[in-house]
Amino acid sequence: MSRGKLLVYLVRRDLRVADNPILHHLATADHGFSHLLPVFVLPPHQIEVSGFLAENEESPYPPALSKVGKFWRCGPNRAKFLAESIWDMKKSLETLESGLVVRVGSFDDVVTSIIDSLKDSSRSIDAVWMTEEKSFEEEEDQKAVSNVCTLNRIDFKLWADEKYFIDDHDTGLKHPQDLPDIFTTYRKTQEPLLKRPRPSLPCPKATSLPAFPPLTWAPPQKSPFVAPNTYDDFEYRLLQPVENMLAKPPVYPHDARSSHPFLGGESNGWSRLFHLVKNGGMAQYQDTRNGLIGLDFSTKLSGYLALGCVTARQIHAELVKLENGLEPAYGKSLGFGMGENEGTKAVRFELLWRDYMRLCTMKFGYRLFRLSGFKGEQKESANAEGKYDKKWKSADDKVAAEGQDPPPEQIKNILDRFLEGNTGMGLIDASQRELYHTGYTSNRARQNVASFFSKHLGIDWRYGAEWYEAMLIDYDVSSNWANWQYVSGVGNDPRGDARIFNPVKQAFDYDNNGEFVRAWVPEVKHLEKLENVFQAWTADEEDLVKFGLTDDLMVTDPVHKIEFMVDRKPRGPRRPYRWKRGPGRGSRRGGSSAPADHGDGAEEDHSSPIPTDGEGQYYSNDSILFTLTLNFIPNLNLTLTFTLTLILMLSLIPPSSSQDTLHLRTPHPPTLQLRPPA
Ligand SMILES: Cc1cc2nc3c(=O)[nH]c(=O)nc-3n(C[C@H](O)[C@H](O)[C@H](O)COP(=O)(O)OP(=O)(O)OC[C@H]3O[C@@H](n4cnc5c(N)ncnc54)[C@H](O)[C@@H]3O)c2cc1C
Repeated sequence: MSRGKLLVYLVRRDLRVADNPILHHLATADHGFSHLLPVFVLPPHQIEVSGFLAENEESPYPPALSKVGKFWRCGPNRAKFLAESIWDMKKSLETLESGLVVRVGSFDDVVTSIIDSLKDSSRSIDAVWMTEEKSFEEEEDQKAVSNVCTLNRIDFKLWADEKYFIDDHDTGLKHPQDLPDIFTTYRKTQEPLLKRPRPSLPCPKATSLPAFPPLTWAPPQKSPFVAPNTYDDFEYRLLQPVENMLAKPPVYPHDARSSHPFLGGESNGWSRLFHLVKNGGMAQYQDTRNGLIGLDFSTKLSGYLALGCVTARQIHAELVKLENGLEPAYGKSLGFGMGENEGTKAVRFELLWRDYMRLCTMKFGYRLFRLSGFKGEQKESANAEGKYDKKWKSADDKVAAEGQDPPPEQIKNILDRFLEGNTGMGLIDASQRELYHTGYTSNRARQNVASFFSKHLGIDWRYGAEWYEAMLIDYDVSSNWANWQYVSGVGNDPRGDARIFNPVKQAFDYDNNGEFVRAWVPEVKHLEKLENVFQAWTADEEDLVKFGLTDDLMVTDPVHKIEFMVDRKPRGPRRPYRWKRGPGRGSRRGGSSAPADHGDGAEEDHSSPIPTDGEGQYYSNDSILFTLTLNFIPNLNLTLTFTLTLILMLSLIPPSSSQDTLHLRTPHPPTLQLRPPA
């Protein structure tokens, strides 16, 4: 083989061939490389790699456990989605007559081993390229590769990350520090969003990439690890060490259905995107986005975005094709040729939230992971905590404050029950079990879980963020940690500690027939009253006996109780609970046309999280009964009760906004054979 020029492309969260700046450049520009070796590195600090050890070997790397909770950092759901995405890119590259190898080890170890393996045959690497990622660990990885390259006199190039909706070079921010601390302020500087994204790049044509090195060049996997040969082997080795995330995992309820049954990879990401545009999911998004159950209430594109299987600007480009009537395949779709609509606008708004979280990471660096969050003062060292007066409870007696109440061992018990989805708070438990089994839970549920954990339980929010890192298919360092900070009151929510979600009220609002909680917490399935489904301890003795719940921990020892009156006389003199119906953002039956501040649909909840008294209320599928109770002659203890019954027929509600209707219409996404734009 003649001495060609070899480029090693370290593929990171860029698991796609279309709109890939590196591949596009290699396919179209005069670069001088004769050979291209794409390598996906499984970094042992983020992904547990002991499954790849040869027999009787020991790993040179510590286990990939999280810092605070000691959870596996990449749990089985994401590991699987990742494996599928890697394999999908491998197949796409093979179609382009290239390929992809997977190697286990730290980035610098992998590059060193490739250099060493080539030395013997007087070949060498001429350049190493990778896409820049601006988060703390990823920057460390970049530095490590850069150092190895400098030592070996190899060109090293970091490519700009182009996975933003609005490219970070186009935002007008001169410096990351100029990013406003309030999202709305930033959003206003970027509107109208429709015009801002850059065009996406086409997929390279077959044979346009530099040749894949012949097998004889392929650098072997460095011992003590072995490289996977087949997909099944790969998936098995990746998942096997992390299969047991919990000592007492929740049982899978046999009739619960995943809201995220989608496989990873660029081609599946595109199937999903085409489906959403074709079937009206994008056009209806604003009305359905706060759903909890079903396939299409939200886009479920987050996993593909997180691994770079699909980019935000590609999504934008498909929306433009719908809005401007440019793609005949969308000819019969809702919103075709009618310009930007409330749904497509709201999707862009969320994609800007994603950008904003990424820009926050750039601005705040390691403060993303600190207990004191963005709000805590800046310190020189990554490990030093910023001053912040909030006291968090810890399960670790080495870090818990002296005299912590409850003590660390009790917090450990509460934490376990939170992870298992056994707190007794229906909405939280359903979401946690759904997350455990499927790797996904809706944005509405995530907000409630994070708020419950950090604000009702007051436990160090990083346990929650780490658990999400482990369990979410769509884990993204910026979106996860910045959202946890936001909801926990240490991040960029201007309302901070004052915004508390009441998970019982939220369940009444968003799970208004109890379908979600009943599906994932089958123990409470047969309880009739919704308030009992949402908090089993409120059920009557008779029901508890009837449904075998008398000894259930959710009843005997719920980790937190919220006294939420339903259709009963208020108990105390506190502010009455008021049902705010109408155009508030996040209303399941409509919502305002202009999205509010937080892209998570953070409808303003009660500043008082625990309405121990107030109006009773009763909901059913097609009617809402308001009962107003007024105590206005207290000394005579005379209560005058007005009962106003308002029947809202479902026929008055647009069918498009009913999750059930949507669910019935599209039980499964069709497998479209469309490919990314060529
Ligand atoms: C505590 C907490 C943790 C979260 N962790 C993650 C995470 O690790 N990865 C992740 O992608 N999202 C995270 N989110 C944001 C949001 O919940 C998910 O993006 C969304 O639920 C994914 O489902 P979807 O693709 O159907 O979203 P859609 O509602 O269809 O939204 C479209 C896209 O917009 C982006 N988006 C929407 N909401 C947000 C948001 N609040 N912040 C940033 N981007 C957003 C996502 O890329 C999403 O795919 C988190 C939110 C909370 C409250």
